[in-house]
Order: sequence, then structure tokens, then C-alpha cells
Amino acid sequence: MTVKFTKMHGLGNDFVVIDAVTQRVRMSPELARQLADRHFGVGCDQVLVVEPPHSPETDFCYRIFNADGSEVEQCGNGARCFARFVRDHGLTMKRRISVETKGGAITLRVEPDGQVTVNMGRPRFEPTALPFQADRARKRYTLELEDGPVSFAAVSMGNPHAVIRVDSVDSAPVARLGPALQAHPAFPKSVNVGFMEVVRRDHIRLRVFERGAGETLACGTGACAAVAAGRQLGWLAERVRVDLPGGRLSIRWQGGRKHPVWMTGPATRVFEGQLEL
Ligand SMILES: N[C@H](CCC[C@H](N)C(=O)O)C(=O)O
Repeated sequence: MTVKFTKMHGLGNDFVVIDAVTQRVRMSPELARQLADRHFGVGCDQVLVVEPPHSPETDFCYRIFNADGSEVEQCGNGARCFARFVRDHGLTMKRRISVETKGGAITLRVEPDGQVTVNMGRPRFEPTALPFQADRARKRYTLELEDGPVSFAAVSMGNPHAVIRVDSVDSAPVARLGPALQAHPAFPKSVNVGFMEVVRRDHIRLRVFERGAGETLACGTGACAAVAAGRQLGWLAERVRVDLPGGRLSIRWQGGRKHPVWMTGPATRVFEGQLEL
């Protein structure tokens, strides 16, 4: 069976995007792994599958599979690429699109300049962001790892994040600490590990070792989690420029439990292709 796909990226965080609205596609963890393989498949950090909505309030459903085949709750860069994909493929003419994900419904706005603004929902700092029980009031946790204690903020953007403040992202031990935290019993579902350098109150640099994909060139939910954590800890302003290895995102969070995190950034189409499944 021939299935069309589009290769896209959000600041270098790359995706294979498949229209399962007009095509009959049954995604599986095994197929996602095959598609994501950079030698035997197309190659990507995540596979995104666009499906019809389950509820009348939303326009679409979109499913997210990491390169390791795990299906996850949310993907910020993927959401922007999803919005561009459904318009480019004539699945909608809307500029304001609502979509269901495993982590909840989000709304997207395609700007006249082609950038996409996403309401990523409210950040959650409760221990639900951490499977182990912890003091709700605590804004940072410390775990004893082999190399010593590591302090981090725990934030859920629908998917789990641990945000570590570092002096410099260039020298941050991303390849060592990322996997160590992900393997820790405190995170039985693993975790996305962000390394945040605060340049100014309105500017951070960030690297993210992602769950199910390793270090990526950008992570949208990671940028939202880092800004929410930094603001919660009093280090950041409401509007923050986030510089990731693959480029820049604009993140805004007013703070407080009621307000969502807003993310604005690009969505790029690389090529169209087709698969024999
Ligand atoms: N690796 C993430 C999913 C992709 C998130 C990232 N690509 C983004 O842009 O938010 C997880 O397992 O929760």
C-alpha cells in the first residue's frame, strides 16, 4: 500500500507527518520506529499522524510517536508543523485550529507571516509531573545520582519535563545527565531533560535531551517548561526569547495556575514523499 508523507521540522526538530484523514494508515510503535530510523527509514525525531477529531469541539486529532516508537502526550514543534500541514494539504482553510492530543486539546493560530502561535495549555508543577510523591510546595527537587546531587524543577506540559539550570548550555553535561535522569526510578515513564542558561530575565539558552529521541535541535514543550519553571522560581519575565541549537522560540507565560503558556515559532516543510507499507 502506498502512503504519502511530508518531511517537516520545527527549528531542526524533525518529523514525518502522515495524513490519516484521507489515507488509511494504522500507525504502530514498530512502524514509527521504522519510519524514524535515519538509515533504514525516512529519519526523524517524531512521527506525527493527523486523524479526524474524536469530539465535535475540535478540528483534528494528532498523535505523536517518538523515534523509539513510544506514543506521547504532546509535542510543541510538532503542533506548529501540524498546523502548517493541514492547511498546505487542504484539510482545512482555518487559521485558528483546535486539535486533540493524548495530553489534551490545544489551539493553534497560523499567523500571516507563516509563524504559528500555540496555546500550549497550563504548566503543571504538581507531583503528577513527577511520579514520586513530593511536597507540593517545593519548586525544585534534588536527586542523588552517581556523580552527585542534581537539582531540577519538575513541570508537565502534558508530557513530563525536568529543568536543570546551568551556567552555560555549551558545557552542560547533556549526554551524561540526560540519560541518567531518564533512567532514575523517580521517572518510571522517563522524562524530557532541559538544560537552561539564564542570559537575562527575558532571554534563555536551552538544550533538551528528549524522552524517546535523545538530544534534539529544539523542543517546543521543553521551551515552555523551562520558561514556566524559570518564572515560577523568580528568574524570568513574562515574555522570554528561547534560543535553542536549532533556532529561536518566543514563549509567554503570565504565571499563576490559570494562565496557559503561549509559544510562537516557525514550521518548515522539507519534502513530500511516499512509502510502500
Ligand atoms: N520527546 C517528547 C515528545 C516530543 C516533544 C518535542 N519534540 C517538542 O517539540 O515538544 C516526549 O517524549 O514527551
